[in-house]
Amino acid sequence: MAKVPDVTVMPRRLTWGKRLVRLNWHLEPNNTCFLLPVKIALNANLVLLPGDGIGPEIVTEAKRVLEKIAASFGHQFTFSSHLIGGIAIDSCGDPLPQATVDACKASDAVLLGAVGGPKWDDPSAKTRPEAGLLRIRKELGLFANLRPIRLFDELVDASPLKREIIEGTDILFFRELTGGIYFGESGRNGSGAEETAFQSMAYSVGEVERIVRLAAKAAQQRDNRLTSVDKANVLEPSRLWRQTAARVMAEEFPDVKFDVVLVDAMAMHLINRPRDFDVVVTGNLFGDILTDEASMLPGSLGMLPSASLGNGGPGLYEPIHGSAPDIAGKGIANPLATILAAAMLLRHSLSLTKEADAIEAAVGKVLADGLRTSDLARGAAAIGTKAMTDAVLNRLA
Ligand SMILES: NC(=O)C1=CN([C@@H]2O[C@H](COP(=O)(O)OP(=O)(O)OC[C@H]3O[C@@H](n4cnc5c(N)ncnc54)[C@H](O)[C@@H]3O)[C@@H](O)[C@H]2O)C=CC1
Ligand SMILES: CC(C)CC(=O)C(=O)O
Ligand SMILES: [Mg+2]
Repeated sequence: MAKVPDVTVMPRRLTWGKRLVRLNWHLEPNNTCFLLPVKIALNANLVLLPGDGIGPEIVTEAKRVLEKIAASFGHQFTFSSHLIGGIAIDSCGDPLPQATVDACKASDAVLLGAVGGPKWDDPSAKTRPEAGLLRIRKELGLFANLRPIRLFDELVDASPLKREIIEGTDILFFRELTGGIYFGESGRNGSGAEETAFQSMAYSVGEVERIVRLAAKAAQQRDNRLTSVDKANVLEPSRLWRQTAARVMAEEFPDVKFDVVLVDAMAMHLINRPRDFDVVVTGNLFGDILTDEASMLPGSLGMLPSASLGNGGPGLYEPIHGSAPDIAGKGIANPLATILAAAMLLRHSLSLTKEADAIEAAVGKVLADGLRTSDLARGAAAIGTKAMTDAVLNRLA
């Protein structure tokens, strides 16, 4: 028998799992009376990991948007902030304290700013802020990093690329996130001119299969096209990647149009013919680099959100950009990537589609009204981080 979530009846309220159902009395013409659900609300425990540089500035703004959504739609979101990255190294010598891991694991979803900065860049330091981010992805089993490259119509002219090349671009990247070279064995040997550093790249068949399956399923919901990107002409792990991807696609997704592209050529095609791609699946390193490149299609790194998902636990949501130390503390960072990441959190972790749509629509309206942070202004008048968020809040339905 299907498992039914616990249902607790309360006066005019009912909780069903994490959902809170508000009820109103309904009176029939024959005077029978019953309770009718009028609104489904949600209790969610959200962890914020502001991190370093502009991280705290943009997470503060995205939290304001989530608070407004909670108030408008009748949800209850509980927020708790935890340490990650450089600030965590300064506080306790560890870029990912155990308390942060525990809080993330107990949460419904995690919203992260960014980590890193020049203060922690010493190559001989024992640890780095970025190690904290890699570890939390691994701890939560977040093997799939979804990076949508969505072009807001209003921003087509903000891109350094020509309108006729980019108009209509809509790509969804699936970047493998817990394997590959970022997690390979590394070290140094020897000294002086003989000193050698190494970092190995490995992928297993299972790691490739699970990300390719997810990407193929996403393609079936979109334009039914999947491109796998690798460097199979040189790298052994890429040859295994290509072989596995081709087999999974032939055996399980014969209806999806599938092709493979070498990563160096893909870097060029993205700029030359971005409209030709629907869903792209690739490894950790290639996905990291190609999506920063792809951020120039919508015009700024400050516009691209991402969702990191695993097998059912809490998802982690973050902008794709880093901690932008060059603009940290100036109040000018673009908060929209993080606000759009909050929309992805609502959609993917809390199944709050209407709420996610409302945020994305409000961002579209702000851009349509000509408001731009300095990364998008291209010399025209720009507004700051807080003013941009105020504008989104004012346009939230
Ligand atoms: N997910 C994360 O936490 C990531 C962290 N990093 C770390 O961030 C630090 C800085 O790295 P960078 O190479 O400078 O990359 P970055 O992504 O922080 O910045 C690159 C350029 O884009 C601009 N930019 C980025 N986000 C912006 C925003 N929201 N609004 C306006 N402009 C924005 C920056 O000002 C800078 O000019 C490094 O320590 C790096 O390791 C880098 C990438 C991802
Ligand atoms: C560990 C991160 C700093 C790697 C990165 O640049 C990213 O995930 O976008
Ligand atoms: Mg990156």
